Amino acid sequence: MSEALRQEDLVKSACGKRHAADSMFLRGFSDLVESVVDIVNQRTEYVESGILERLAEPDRVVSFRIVWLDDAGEVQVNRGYRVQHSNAIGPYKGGLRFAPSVEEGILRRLAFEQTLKNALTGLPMGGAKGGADFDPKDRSKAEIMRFCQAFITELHKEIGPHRDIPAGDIGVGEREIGYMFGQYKRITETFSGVMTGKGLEFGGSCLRREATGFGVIYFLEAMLKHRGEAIDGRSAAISGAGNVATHAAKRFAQTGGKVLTLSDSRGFLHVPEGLSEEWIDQIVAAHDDPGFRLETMAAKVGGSWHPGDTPWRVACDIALPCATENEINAAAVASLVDNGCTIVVEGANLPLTTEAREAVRAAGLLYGPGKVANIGGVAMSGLELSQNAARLHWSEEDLAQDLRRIIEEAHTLCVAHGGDDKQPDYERGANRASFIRVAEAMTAFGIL
Ligand SMILES: NC(=O)C1=CN([C@@H]2O[C@H](COP(=O)(O)OP(=O)(O)OC[C@H]3O[C@@H](n4cnc5c(N)ncnc54)[C@H](OP(=O)(O)O)[C@@H]3O)[C@@H](O)[C@H]2O)C=CC1
Ligand SMILES: O=C(O)CCC(=O)C(=O)O
Repeated sequence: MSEALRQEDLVKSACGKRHAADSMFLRGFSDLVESVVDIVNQRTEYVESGILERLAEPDRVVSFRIVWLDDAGEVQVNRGYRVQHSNAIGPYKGGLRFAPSVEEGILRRLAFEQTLKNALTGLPMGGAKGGADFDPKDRSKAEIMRFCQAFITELHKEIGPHRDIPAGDIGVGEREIGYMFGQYKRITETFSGVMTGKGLEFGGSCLRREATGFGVIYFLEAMLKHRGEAIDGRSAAISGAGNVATHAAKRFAQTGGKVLTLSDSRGFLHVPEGLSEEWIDQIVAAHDDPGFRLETMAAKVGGSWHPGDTPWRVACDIALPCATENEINAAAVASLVDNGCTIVVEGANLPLTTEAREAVRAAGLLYGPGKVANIGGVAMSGLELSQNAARLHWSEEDLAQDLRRIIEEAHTLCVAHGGDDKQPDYERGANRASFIRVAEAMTAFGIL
């Protein structure tokens, strides 16, 4: 190649006009290109075979209507989606989200991120994401079951154990996966590993429930160990009170850390003395109860409730955003820094706004991006698939070791690609390592 291509040229030629209005996707794609521009310039095959152009466009976007009856017998209509981004290194894999905010744009971005994330697990999984604009909050169990069945009646045509394997995400846990798996089984008359996050009685894996949150803390531990440090005695502000947040909190407490906060969409719980593991277990157990409110825990755990507020003004050593995207803005980063926070590790997908990420970098914080820090969930999903394919059930001890190994290997990869000093650029490292893996596979297939 005579002249080096610049980041802007690469983004423009890959995305053209197609994504001009899709700022969320463009941002993620530009970040990837920024990290890999020199690699692309060195590997003419990547340019010749249009790797970036192909990665800028998901393989398939399926959108469908979901019709179901609520408890009053009224017809309800929702929209469902599945974005299958890439199956270059394995069948499409990624969660399903049920939340009113679900629309195609966010799922396109998350599916793209999932392709990169899954490549870092070292397991053969491509990337996808899906869901529906259904709000499970304040819905009865029977309504949730009917919605899940109607959703899978539409989606079953697009998924399969060698094709696309969904799992949970916001608003979708073990109970919803159970309803959807049951309906898939009924329609297709097959019993297969078509979904992960299943109950233990029908092919689920030990530790899938815990894996994302535990994995976040394993990754944090690897980052600290790389600097000769450890969690012991440090404090964390954690957002969310769902699957990822509560299991991150549990593992952080088990490792000798002090969990100062949890939160939900109504406010945050502050416990200056630290939440004990026992209380965290009670929150885990209560989370799926209809009508559970984190607020009700405040008096019991000796903490205070802060309605309409987020945890980022609490003095802490470490911030672990584990709720949802864009939950930390630049002002929140400033407040964290002012209050002594030096580390941010993402349990949620994309919890920092672009400005917040810039502020984190400018302040020199140690930063673990979700695309590698939260791989634990999908990694355990990959191990669930292996167990289903082999018709085996592995022990919790073996799986815990596998999870730890996968995360430590991903950490090592990010360090190798992100600058091997005490504070590697984990985002750059993650982007480069996953891009090479996916691009090599795509190149091997020829132009398709
Ligand atoms: N589950 C998994 O295995 C994985 C999940 N992730 C990511 O982790 C994050 C959390 O997922 P998960 O724990 O599974 O989801 P859950 O549905 O179990 O929990 C989500 C939590 O976040 C809170 N929340 C949601 N939206 C908001 C908001 N706008 N403001 C404040 N709080 C909010 C919810 O509060 P409320 O109940 O009040 O809405 C709830 O406490 C997501 O970004 C997800 O994509 C990443 C990797 C794997
Ligand atoms: O377990 C999975 O397949 C997907 C988990 C997920 O949605 C994620 O990693 O964001």
